[in-house]
Amino acid sequence: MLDLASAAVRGTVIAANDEFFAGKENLIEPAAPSFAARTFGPHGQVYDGWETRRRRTPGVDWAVVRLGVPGVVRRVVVDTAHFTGNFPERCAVEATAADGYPDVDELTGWTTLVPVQSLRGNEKHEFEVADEHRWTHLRLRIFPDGGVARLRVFGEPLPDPRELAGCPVDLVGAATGGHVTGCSDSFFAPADNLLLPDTAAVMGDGFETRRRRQDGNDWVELALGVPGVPYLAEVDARHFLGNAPGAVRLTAVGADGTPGRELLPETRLQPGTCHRFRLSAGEPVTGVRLDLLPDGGLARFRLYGLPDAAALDALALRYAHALPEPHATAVLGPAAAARPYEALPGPLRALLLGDGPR
Ligand SMILES: NC(=O)NC(NC(N)=O)C(=O)[O-]
Repeated sequence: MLDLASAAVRGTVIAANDEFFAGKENLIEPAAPSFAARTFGPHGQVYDGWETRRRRTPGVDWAVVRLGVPGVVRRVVVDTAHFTGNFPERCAVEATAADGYPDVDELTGWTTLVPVQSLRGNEKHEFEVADEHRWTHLRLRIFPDGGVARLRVFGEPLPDPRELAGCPVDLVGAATGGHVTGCSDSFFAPADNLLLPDTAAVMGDGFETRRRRQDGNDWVELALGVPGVPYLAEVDARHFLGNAPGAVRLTAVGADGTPGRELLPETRLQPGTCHRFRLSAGEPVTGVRLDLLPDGGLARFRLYGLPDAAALDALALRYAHALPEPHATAVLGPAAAARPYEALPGPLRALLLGDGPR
């Protein structure tokens, strides 16, 4: 499952009531939290996390995260790694949804995802969430104060259909719900990294297999977030100089892994280079297999194309059902009252998908 809050998918911490000892941005750092004893700055011991001062008045401390990828939250992890004499006694997690880029004081309609829970020091706390709504922001509340190393918000991306209709998009990008369904080997670095939105800073940010010592070749299978007709593949081998694949091949695959049409025949790569390949046209696809010939590593993989009209209808219906109040009424207007929808009524389709090309 994707960490919807991670800075790796462009999550941000938009506000916190206090961050005296350690900055709120650390909460969503993708790397595991670190600690070096007796490293003191002007505010005290340096911690890799978010840490508030000792509270001398009643109240609780809080931080608000804007999800990089809005979606349905399945599990929240509150990690107090390295906070021992200064972890919060308890925490709670709430969520809300809004369009655009609201300030923290414009966010309303907070709903509890994780009710108040006890915390221990230097420990990862996993909280399952049973809720089917689509959220855009989370609020971590800590009682009464203290430090939290990381907040992970694992869930399923649910893209806004208004951002996809009529636009060429990366059909396999993590933000549209693209994910890895199979992989021959990920010894050095996971294949999920291929689908992250920002460019890789170093080789370790990409995907890399071990040196292959037997016949055959390494491969990764990917499910598209939104089915569609891909027309351009970007195969980014930057940072992979002595270990780029010699060539790649791209094939459509069905949901059960059955191979479909060839999108890109075996094509030579240049080490350390970002390549863009025009693909053969045809029917919409739901998944692809990328063959690395014979092995190696890639920084990123993108598959640009137009979302399929029927898939967009299905997405818009799912999206409309998942909108929590008051966001639902803000997006859908009075039509929100007609839920549950069995199919996408005409006015809603126009609202969510517009009248433009699809
Ligand atoms: N030794 C500490 O960690 N002290 C304090 N925190 C920091 N960061 O120095 C505190 O009071 O929680």
